[in-house]
Amino acid sequence: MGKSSRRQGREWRAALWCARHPLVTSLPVSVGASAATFGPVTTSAVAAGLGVGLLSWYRGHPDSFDHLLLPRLRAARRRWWSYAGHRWSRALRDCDLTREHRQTQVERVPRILRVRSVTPSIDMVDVLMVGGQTLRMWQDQAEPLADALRAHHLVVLKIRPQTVRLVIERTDPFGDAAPIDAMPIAEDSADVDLTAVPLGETEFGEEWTEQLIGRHWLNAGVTGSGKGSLMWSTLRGVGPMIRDGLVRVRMVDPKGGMETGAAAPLFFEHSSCTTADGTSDLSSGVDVIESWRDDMKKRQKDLRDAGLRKFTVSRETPLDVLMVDELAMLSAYGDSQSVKRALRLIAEGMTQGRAPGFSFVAYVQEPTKEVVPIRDLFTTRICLALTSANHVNAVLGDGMLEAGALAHEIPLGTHAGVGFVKHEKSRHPRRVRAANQTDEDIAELVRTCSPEQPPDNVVPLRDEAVA
Ligand SMILES: Nc1ncnc2c1ncn2[C@@H]1O[C@H](COP(=O)(O)OP(=O)(O)OP(=O)(O)O)[C@@H](O)[C@H]1O
Repeated sequence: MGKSSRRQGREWRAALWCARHPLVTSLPVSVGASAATFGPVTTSAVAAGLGVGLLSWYRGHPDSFDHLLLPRLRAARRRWWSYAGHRWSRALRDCDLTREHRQTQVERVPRILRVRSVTPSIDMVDVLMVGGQTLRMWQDQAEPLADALRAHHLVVLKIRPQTVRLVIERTDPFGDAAPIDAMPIAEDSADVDLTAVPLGETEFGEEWTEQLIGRHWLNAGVTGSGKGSLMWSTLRGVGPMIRDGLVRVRMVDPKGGMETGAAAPLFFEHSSCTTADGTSDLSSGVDVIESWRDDMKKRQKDLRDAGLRKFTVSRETPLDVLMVDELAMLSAYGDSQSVKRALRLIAEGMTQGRAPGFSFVAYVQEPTKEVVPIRDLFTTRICLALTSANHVNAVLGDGMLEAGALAHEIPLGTHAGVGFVKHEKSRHPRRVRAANQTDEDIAELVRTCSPEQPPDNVVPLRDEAVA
């Protein structure tokens, strides 16, 4: 069948548009039908009741409203205000992303399939490309398109054949903001909540907290992205519990202890993975991991003997946290014997450690599959600036880049500590910034929160920790 040079009739185009947007079409139809059937007074009363109901929900239960309804309302508003009609077609035309139909000479504007807006600053707009367009064409126009849509930043990803997703960063919530100061250290252990350790702020300006008890964290970011602020914020958040022997931290620092060495008194065990003469000795770090695993095995047995399924935090049964600063050395780049041993012990601790109170927190610069073969075992994933888009999903999980986690676009320097976090059960990444930790903040932590003496029930600090 040959192609006609006539355009499809208006009524057909209108009908197709209505079929594609059933919600928008059905609203006026339902209101009209209700007014005709039940009268305008009843219809207005129902509409007013609905409005009051929504207002009560908005005011009465902000958590559920903001989580369930607000993103949908925001997406609808953006769909029909920011990405609709002439505004949309003009933006695409200015960026040379519309095409002219060869026979009819009618302009073909790529059609929006879906708009999602899970956070106020990031929208995901799925667009059906017109024939002849490629991903590259859209990617080449990303910058002018961001300007045309008055967005801060825009990234184009292909999600299906002929369909691209525009991840539109409308604003940069941390752009001009000053670094976040370290939170004050809690007065005493009763003020520490292990299910909500403060780390910084969310993009909404709210406190950003993470659960440490019963969780394993993966913290990834290139050098200079601010992983240090994440580590010290975590330790600061649980400081009083460390002092009181309710949290024990084992620190393995294969980078030679440059950063963590000064805080050695804070740790139950500390290994800089070096010998006394400064040569690298990964096996001493693996020994610390082994002692963490052994303690877990012992706690499991004690709980079993006592007929308990879960531990309760106490001086006798503290939360045992193993931190590894630069996991890559122990998971990929070290000598094969140490790597094999470390991975086996860590995997054992991670798979069995939740119930008896053993958490693993790892920091890594290059989060590839080879470097983090155990990444599926992490339940909380935090991703600061990365160099490659491919690494984003490797840290946060499949689909997170497409869901707006543009960690590879975070500028270094001005945005140190900015990143995305993803929890086990959540489908969306959240944008966050860790609190900055100065040398004085770290010194204060060590001064005020180092355990004065090891609790009687635990093995003494290793040589390195007291050296
Ligand atoms: N949350 C933050 N807010 C503001 N500035 C920060 C923050 N975190 C770190 N910085 C600054 O960024 C720089 C690099 O930080 P940091 O050393 O923590 O990076 P890193 O990711 O640990 O790097 P490496 O892997 O090389 O140790 C430091 O100068 C620090 O002062």
